[in-house]
Amino acid sequence: MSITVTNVSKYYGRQKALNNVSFSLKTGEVVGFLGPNGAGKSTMMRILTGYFNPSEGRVEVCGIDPAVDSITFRRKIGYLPEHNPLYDDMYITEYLYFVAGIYQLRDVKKRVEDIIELTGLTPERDKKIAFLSKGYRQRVGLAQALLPDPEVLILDEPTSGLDPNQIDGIRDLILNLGQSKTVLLSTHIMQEVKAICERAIIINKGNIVADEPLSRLGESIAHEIAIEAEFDKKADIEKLKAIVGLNSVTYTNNKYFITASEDIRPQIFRFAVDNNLVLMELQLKQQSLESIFRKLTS
Ligand SMILES: Nc1ncnc2c1ncn2[C@@H]1O[C@H](COP(=O)(O)OP(=O)(O)OP(=O)(O)O)[C@@H](O)[C@H]1O
Repeated sequence: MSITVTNVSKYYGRQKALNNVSFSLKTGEVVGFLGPNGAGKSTMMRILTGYFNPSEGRVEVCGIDPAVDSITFRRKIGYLPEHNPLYDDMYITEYLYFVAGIYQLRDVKKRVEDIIELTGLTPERDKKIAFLSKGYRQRVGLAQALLPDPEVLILDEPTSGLDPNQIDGIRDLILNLGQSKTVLLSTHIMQEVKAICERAIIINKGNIVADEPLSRLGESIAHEIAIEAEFDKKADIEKLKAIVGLNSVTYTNNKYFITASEDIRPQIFRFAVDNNLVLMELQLKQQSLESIFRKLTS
């Protein structure tokens, strides 16, 4: 496992920001960490980067406990914090050399050049950080996170406040990085999760409320299956309603929108045959990530 979080709780004074949180990420996974404002995402990420200690429980990154070997632990992790603090008065290369010095990297010149190219900073490389667009500032933040070649990347809202073109650029970069690194990424943007992640962990008020591959997310909360059917001509809706397991059916624009307690597509197929109807379309409808998120966190 690249990341293991076991029964972590975190208190700020009397406020409990995380409540007995457990999850793990396998090597190479790209996982979205979702939750409404104040849910505890940044707190969890700060614990995972060694910035905070948990009040209870423990974390490990690549098998290393920060309480035992904090330096090795930190070398395993690249962290892009939510507000991406940078030194505005430094030039990009100057800043990256500075960060490389902190990590005591060898062959610094080559490493900095490689990272500038990897993060797409080449066109702006000679500028002062203060004069960069937000998109390029995020690239500098990613570059500093990547310098020590960490195994795990923790990215806190990496595309927040960017314009659509810059968002695409940063997403492409993360997709590319996800091929060789384990990535935990927090975001409020559902599109982003769909575009980048294989799995989503949803947190609400300090509690994990879902942790599933995107393809299965929502199964645990969906007590109904939605099916869309279209026949070549109008069907007898009362006969359709008689199918065992069917809960409701509405008819709009020549299509039947059906909810059922189980997958009744075979019965609908049989219904079409028995009633001399040609089935033009029959498909399971997935709940949108947005509606799952709302149901779990409202
Ligand atoms: N240093 C702190 N001291 C006191 N309370 C804090 C501190 N940091 C966070 N909190 C509180 O802990 C709770 C969780 O905050 P956190 O920043 O982890 O949530 P979040 O999910 O990252 O929110 P957002 O999406 O708005 O960034 C909030 O109620 C917040 O006010």
